[in-house]
Amino acid sequence: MDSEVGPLRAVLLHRPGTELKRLTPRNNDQLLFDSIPWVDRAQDEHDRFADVLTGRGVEVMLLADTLVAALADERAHGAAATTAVDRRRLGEDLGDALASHLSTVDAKGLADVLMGGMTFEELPDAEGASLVRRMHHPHDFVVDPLPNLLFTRDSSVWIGDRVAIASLAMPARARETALLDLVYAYHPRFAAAGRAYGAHSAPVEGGDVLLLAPGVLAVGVGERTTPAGAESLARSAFRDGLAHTVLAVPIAQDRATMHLDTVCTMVDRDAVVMYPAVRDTLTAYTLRPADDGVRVSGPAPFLEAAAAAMGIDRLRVIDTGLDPVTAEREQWDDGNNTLAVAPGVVVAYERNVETNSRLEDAGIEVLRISGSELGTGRGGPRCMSCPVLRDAL
Ligand SMILES: NC(=O)NCCC[C@H](N)C(=O)O
Repeated sequence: MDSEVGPLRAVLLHRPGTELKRLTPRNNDQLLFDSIPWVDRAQDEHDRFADVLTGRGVEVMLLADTLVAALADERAHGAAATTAVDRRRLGEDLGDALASHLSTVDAKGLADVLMGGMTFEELPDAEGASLVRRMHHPHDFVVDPLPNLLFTRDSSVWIGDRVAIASLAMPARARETALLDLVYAYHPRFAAAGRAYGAHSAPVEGGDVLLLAPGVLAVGVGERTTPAGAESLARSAFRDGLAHTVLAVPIAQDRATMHLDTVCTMVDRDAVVMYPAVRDTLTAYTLRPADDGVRVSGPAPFLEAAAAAMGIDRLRVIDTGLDPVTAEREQWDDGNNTLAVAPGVVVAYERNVETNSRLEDAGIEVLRISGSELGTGRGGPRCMSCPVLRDAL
């Protein structure tokens, strides 16, 4: 994978399931959702999203299927059960009881628990009458649900022929990494895939990583990806020959701009859709390989640094929205968060009417999907997709 826009061939999506049914007004903030989605409708919207991709010749792989296939391997099954047991919270007795219960569950059942979580009342009665169990409310979680699995973009990212497992910053998402790790280690489809970024722990989230052009990465640094994460990813990409330039792009540490792809995504080889409020202020540090590791220059205006790194005169910019208020509304509703299926062809939420018509005025084909329920987690088509294979640009 050497770009954001090369013809998309295969993508990893997650059809939302039980984990969304766990959201309540008491836990939605902590679980990083802005309201309580209507789950059946979210599934319908997601099915249409998958249909649009399939209709364009893209192979859609669903995370639940890949996880079940990976868990068919005994080693994966054992490791998965271990990652689900939080002994710090459950204590030794209940931790042992949960581990022994999970070891008896089949691959499908284990995948359901790993993704959808498990409450105390769902843990079979025979398993542990510990103090912890007695004192917890039956609706408390023995295994936390992972509602943000929907955003497959963030948990892993392909650069060249390698996959980088992200190191997710928010506690509510940290365990997603373990599931993706198992999928890439044990699903036969990925047996030959090399790893990028390795076992680094400095936070890097896929929503912050943009493949601007072959050999050129932009990495947002803000609420999620840290400076150390960006530097570490750059070192790893240089060492593996996956990039010659990495742009580290500071973004505001706000929920509205949690990842770089909430303010800017590529829609063509030389064009981005971008939130106008950051257009003139976004900057970038340029990182290049050096004998002693990494050489840093800048900061310089992002659009100039990007064009220079990409070897083009300038990057075309299509603005979100119309006036500042519409732009702010449509940025919040993921107007910038488009998924390219080919150069100049993107999937976008239909609700961002002004941004979509601007894209079309600029010659971009827009494949509209509804996302009123999917968007309650604050993510659009790019956030909800992890491209696994694209044709080279
Ligand atoms: N790339 C993205 O911007 N992903 C959206 C992630 C939304 C999720 N609720 C989160 O807060 O992490």
